[in-house]
Amino acid sequence: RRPKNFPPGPPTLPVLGNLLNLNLENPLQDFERLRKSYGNVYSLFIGPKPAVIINGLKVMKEAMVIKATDFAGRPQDLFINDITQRKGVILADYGENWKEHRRFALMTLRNFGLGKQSMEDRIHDEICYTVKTLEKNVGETFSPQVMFHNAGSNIICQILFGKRYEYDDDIIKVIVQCFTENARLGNGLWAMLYDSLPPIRYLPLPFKKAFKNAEICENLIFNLVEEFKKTRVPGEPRHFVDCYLDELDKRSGEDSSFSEDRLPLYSLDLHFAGTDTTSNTLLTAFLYLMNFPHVQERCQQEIDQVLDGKDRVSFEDRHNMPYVQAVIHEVLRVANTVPLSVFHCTTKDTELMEYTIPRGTMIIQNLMSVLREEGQWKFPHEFNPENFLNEQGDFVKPEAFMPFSAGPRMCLGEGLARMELFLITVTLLRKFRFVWPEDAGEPDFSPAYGITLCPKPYNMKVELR
Ligand code: HEM
Repeated sequence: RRPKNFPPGPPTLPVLGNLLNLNLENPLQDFERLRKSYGNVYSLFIGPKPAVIINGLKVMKEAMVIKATDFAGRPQDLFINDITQRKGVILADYGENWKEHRRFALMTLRNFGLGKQSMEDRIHDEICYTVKTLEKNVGETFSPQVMFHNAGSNIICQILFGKRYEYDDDIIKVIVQCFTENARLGNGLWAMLYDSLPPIRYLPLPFKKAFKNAEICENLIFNLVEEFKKTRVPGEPRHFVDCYLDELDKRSGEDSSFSEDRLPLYSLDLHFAGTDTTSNTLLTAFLYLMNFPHVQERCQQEIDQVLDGKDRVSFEDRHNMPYVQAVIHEVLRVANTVPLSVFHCTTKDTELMEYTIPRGTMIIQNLMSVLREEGQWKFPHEFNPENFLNEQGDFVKPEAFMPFSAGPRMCLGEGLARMELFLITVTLLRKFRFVWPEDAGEPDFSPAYGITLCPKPYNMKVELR
């Protein structure tokens, strides 16, 4: 039963709730369909658990920004909490523990160069390897599937572990493989069944693979941390892990949320958040750039003009490249890389629009409903960089652009992600032309569903410009 003054929704069945109203392989279209029937705030029962789905800019602002702290919690009883053992930052519940770990991550990102030249240098160092991969494939048709993940992973590795790894090193190869699998398993049919029907959790079903993957990654990072402990000089941190170990020294004897036991999963959390998102966004970018060749050419013209005589692009150049900026933002909009965020109502019963949301209710934030909201975009349902350009051709960012979410839980890696997307896209477009292979048939723009959305595997043909 829906509590009094709870948001409306479709009729429920015992035990299953509204599971039959959803395509558990990918419920995004159902969420959209239900929004049309029940409005921007509606409810569903995921098995026996009530959840409120929030949609559209107005509601999103009210929940995430105006009533920020009321909606900044995270449920702790989901499949993904069990996989990450409640030790990371992304899924940490609202409170001191999350605040301290978020603050620490932001500070460490800054100390290791975010917003400074050194971060650009690191990204450029990694781009050289992507360029080498592409050069080897000039004139060929090949799959870029792991290429962007390797690059994204190594960039975050430089912050976390102070170095880049060869692409066949387990820290890259095994971790990228496990992340890619867990991004699909962590949200979808098996995750939904795990969450809604607890008795099945003990059965040998496909979700067990996600636990195995997490264990493999945790062991790899655990061993790395052990190595760092042997070689570190306290007070002279080389990277994120050393910084955390210094912080532990500083807080020893205190009652603190920092603990060595958390470190491997906390690092993995940032590694995952920093790899799968940026890489899948880049995969989406090149899928569109190949299939909208006039957009690709216009970017290349602008890049050639602005970079004339310079040996490499810098992040500052974005201010002189309104069209490229518009294209990257349009990719972030249509890619909708992190489609659903899960929150729970933190401290008390709270009001949202005309409804009352009891404390502890699960809230699902549907970002696609904002990124494609009619009335907010010139072309909500098509790929069109004009969404970010005004009549004079200047870059403008509509308020409904929130692929990094909003409010206290918004992405803490946005700055890094933007820098990576810009530097990688511009460098590659300057040097290469990307062509949709003649035998590839019609492109499929509908993404594969998961914690992150990613394009279905595709091939690209690469030519030197
Ligand atoms: C295109 C790239 C990216 C996109 C679209 C993206 C999007 C998002 C979104 C929508 C959230 C909120 C999720 C939620 O509330 O459940 C989020 C959170 C987060 N992101 Fe990103 N992200 C990107 C890149 C990165 C990078 C490079 C990092 C690197 C450190 C990162 C680290 C995080 C972390 C740690 C959180 C959790 C923050 C918290 O709960 O306090 N993200 N991201």
